Amino acid sequence: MQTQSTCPTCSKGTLPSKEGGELQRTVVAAAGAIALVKIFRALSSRGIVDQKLSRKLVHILAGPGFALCWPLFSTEPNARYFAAIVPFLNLLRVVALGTGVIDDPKTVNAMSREGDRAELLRGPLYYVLVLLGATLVYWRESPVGVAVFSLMCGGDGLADIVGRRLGKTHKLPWNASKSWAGSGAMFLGGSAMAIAFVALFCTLGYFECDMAVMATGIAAIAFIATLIESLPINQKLDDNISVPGVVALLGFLLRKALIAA
Ligand SMILES: Nc1ccn([C@@H]2O[C@H](COP(=O)(O)OP(=O)(O)OP(=O)(O)O)[C@@H](O)[C@H]2O)c(=O)n1
Ligand SMILES: C/C(=C\CO)CCC[C@H](C)CCC[C@H](C)CCCC(C)C
Repeated sequence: MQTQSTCPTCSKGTLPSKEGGELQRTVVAAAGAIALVKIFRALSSRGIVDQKLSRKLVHILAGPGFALCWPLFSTEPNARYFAAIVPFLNLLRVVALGTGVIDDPKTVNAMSREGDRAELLRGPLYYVLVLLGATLVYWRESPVGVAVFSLMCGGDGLADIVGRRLGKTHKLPWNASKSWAGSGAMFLGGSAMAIAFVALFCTLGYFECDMAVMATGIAAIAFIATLIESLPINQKLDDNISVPGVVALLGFLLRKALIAA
């Protein structure tokens, strides 16, 4: 897996940069974030979507939705910083909502298990910090960043939705609160999202990819991340920290082993 940019074609797949164009992309992505949360605020407040499901759907969709905006930004070296404004603004929003500076119970409900605003200062806060870090550290230059948000969003998010519905019987021997179904969904969902984004970014020329090598590396990382997520530790260490953290560590340790042949 080509984990560092020798990216001669990073110019492919991005809109030509023009004066002020970068900030316009930031506004588009920020507007998307506002729209996503507003949609689930409306659905959960009307009882159309269960609150726990609403939270998880926002969790699953926000990260990949943001990453799909990355090709909008130019090849300018500072493009990632304009993109990073979006998770940073959402960091401020989450803190304002979680501390009560902004009093908006319906939005809190859309992003929390039980409607407790203090909850936003844990999972959601860590979530936007991970997206901020992935944008600044990895950007479009390393598939490790793709794996980081994919396992957090597509993996951990799906584990909850599938596990709550299909994991009522066959629980994990080492963690009775989690199930084979949930962990299987985490592995498959996280791997699929990561491989899809890596294939997209390869097509756009961000990575030089041997997809067989890339897919093998992603599957190995997803398997270990799934094991970590299955451990009974999320009362002490939030999954939004442990999953992205182990993926980033594995991506760093495996960077040489996974460089495409
Ligand atoms: N590998 C997994 C993960 C989750 N679940 C199901 O999903 C529920 C919520 O999972 P958990 O990760 O504990 O969710 P939260 O901590 O609420 O969510 P988050 O990770 O966003 O903090 C669990 O009780 C379980 O029913 C599962 O069956 N198997
Ligand atoms: C409830 C959540 C996590 C708990 O595990 C997710 C919180 C989501 C954030 C509040 C909103 C994040 C928005 C993204 C940074 C940008 C999304 C833009 C895109 C166009 C949808």
